[in-house]
Amino acid sequence: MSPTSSPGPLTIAIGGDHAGLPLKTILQEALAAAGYTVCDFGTNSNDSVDYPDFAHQVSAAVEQGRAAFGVLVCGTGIGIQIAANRHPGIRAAVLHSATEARLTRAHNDANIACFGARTTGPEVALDALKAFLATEFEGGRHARRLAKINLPA
Ligand SMILES: O=C(CO)[C@H](O)[C@H](O)COP(=O)(O)O
Repeated sequence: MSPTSSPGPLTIAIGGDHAGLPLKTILQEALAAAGYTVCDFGTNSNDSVDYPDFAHQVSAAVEQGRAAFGVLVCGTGIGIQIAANRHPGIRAAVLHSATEARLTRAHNDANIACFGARTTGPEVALDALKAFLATEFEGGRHARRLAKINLPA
């Protein structure tokens, strides 16, 4: 996991609920150790909280360009992905493998990686996040398809 392809350290926004906290902590520490600037939106306690609150904060940071990418973690990764994808500028994907991570960057230009702390182990999640951050969007036919995703206002 390395930010070396960018001109400066990339900022990654991270957040999640109480269920996601153990995995969020692992991912956050790995990102910081790899040289990324990590902007943590919490939660950082085991008290029960609501995952949309964190999805919206991280999504806003990515949409507004305050972070290059986002990482969201809840129990399954699914609820927090659904909430993030309500933002027009967000393409959030739940990841269970490095292959999914690579393809969702290359084909979908995903800008938020979601994980389920109750469904995905730390090693798989770390591998997937590394692949996600190392892969560029391919553009071309995939850009045409992305342009058809958002419905007219
Ligand atoms: O995975 C999730 C959403 O998709 C949440 O983390 C999960 O629903 C939280 O459950 P609980 O309040 O029972 O800990």
